[in-house]
Amino acid sequence: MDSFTRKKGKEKAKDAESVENPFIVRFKAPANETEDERIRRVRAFQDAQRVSRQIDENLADTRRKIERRKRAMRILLLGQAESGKSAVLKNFRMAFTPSHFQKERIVWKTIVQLNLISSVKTILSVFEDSPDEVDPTTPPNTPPADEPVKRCLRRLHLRLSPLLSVETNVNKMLSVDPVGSKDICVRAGSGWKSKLGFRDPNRTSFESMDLPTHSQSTNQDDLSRMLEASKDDIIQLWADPHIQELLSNNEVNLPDMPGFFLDDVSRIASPDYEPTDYDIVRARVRTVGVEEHHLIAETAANKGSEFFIADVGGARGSRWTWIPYFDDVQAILFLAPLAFNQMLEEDPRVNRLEDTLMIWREICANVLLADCNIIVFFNKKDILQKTLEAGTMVNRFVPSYGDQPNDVPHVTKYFKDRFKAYHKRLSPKPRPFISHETSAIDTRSTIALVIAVHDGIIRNNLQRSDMI
Ligand SMILES: Nc1nc2c(ncn2[C@@H]2O[C@H](COP(=O)(O)OP(=O)(O)OP(=O)(O)O)[C@@H](O)[C@H]2O)c(=O)[nH]1
Ligand SMILES: [Mg+2]
Repeated sequence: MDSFTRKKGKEKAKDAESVENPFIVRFKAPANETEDERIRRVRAFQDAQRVSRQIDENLADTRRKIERRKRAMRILLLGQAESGKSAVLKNFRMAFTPSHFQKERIVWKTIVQLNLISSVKTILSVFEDSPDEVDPTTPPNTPPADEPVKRCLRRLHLRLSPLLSVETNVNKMLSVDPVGSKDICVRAGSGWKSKLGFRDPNRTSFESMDLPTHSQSTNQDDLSRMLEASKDDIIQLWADPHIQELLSNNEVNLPDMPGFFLDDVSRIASPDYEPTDYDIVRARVRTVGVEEHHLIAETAANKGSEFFIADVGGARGSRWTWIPYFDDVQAILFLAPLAFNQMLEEDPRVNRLEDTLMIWREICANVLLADCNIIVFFNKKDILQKTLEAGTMVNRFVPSYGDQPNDVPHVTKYFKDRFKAYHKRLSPKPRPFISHETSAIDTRSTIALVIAVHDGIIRNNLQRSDMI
């Protein structure tokens, strides 16, 4: 082809482009255009170009993010409420992004304080609900024998009321359900951490609208001051034998409940209190919706490697929010608490083990997850140990357990066998059953485990890509 023909061809293509491009057509100069009209047209053209460039940049940014996400490891934490998903996430963050985790310590101070006051409220409500014991042999109008104790506890209750009202204010500021649940409930992405004074360096300017207001900061200061002033009363309340007996009669076992800090009152109520890692991992905040965390490893062994971890709310009403995350997940960490004698908070007729098994069956059978690594964490092993040591019989709650020995190895094996059987029967394709026994509040062993699990997922994915 000679250069003339080539040139003609190029011009034709250019002409065709300008004829078909609606952008060019729209801003083409009309015949007899006045100077004013020309200025307006050129200005409109420049504006339209700016918008178009912005759209292109946004698209490129989205494409980059999608690529980045594809390269990163994508993990989903699943399990019923209180199974320990958020606690495992904290261990991941301690393991891979320790300095970022460190910056959040300020947030957990208020959460631990609120958890502590929540236990005080539980005690007071059990006390309020307890009927006066009347001995039928005593003459009428004789005060009950325990009246002085009760009077003393009532006085204590009164003295604690300013603390309780500050707690209500702070809880209202954070919680999406400040009265309906015993826990602090936060909605994913609601900026609750920034309301507690955490400034996330990765935040967008839009999100930074959630910085604590003056009254929010005052509430937090009030909480710390009130707690310090109420320290001795709380210690006295928790140590009171009458209260201990009352709790035991009502089968309220506070030390095994989430967010238990009553044994640490003097430390937590002191003015210079700063939460330890152990406090943070034991702190209870209920997740509502799905919180996705983007981690870029800071530690030498994995520096720069990225992963997205989605931490979901496990309560029954939240489970529908999990499904969109099934699409592109590489590994599921399934949290199964080793609890056989507890009921769901949202439905006290349903045993936790039965509920966990129901979720497990659905996850195993889900075709969207057929190629996904699933790793089970049989969690809360420490609580299982304490429950069995206290003499609670498994077969009282789980008849199929039969007369097997009532000890940790046999109970964990029973759990494992049931999970394994469903996994084998329901998985759409054969896949290995991988499980670990954990206590997510034991940060040393859990950090080591999550690092090993992370490495295992990478190895598994590499092997798979080799096979393809
Ligand atoms: N003793 C003990 N407590 C644990 C263990 N794992 C988690 N916890 C505590 O149990 C409570 C609930 O744990 P979370 O991690 O908040 O539970 P979750 O699965 O995220 O619950 P939702 O957000 O409601 O779905 C917290 O106070 C944890 O500190 C464990 O292995 N042993
Ligand atoms: Mg959670």
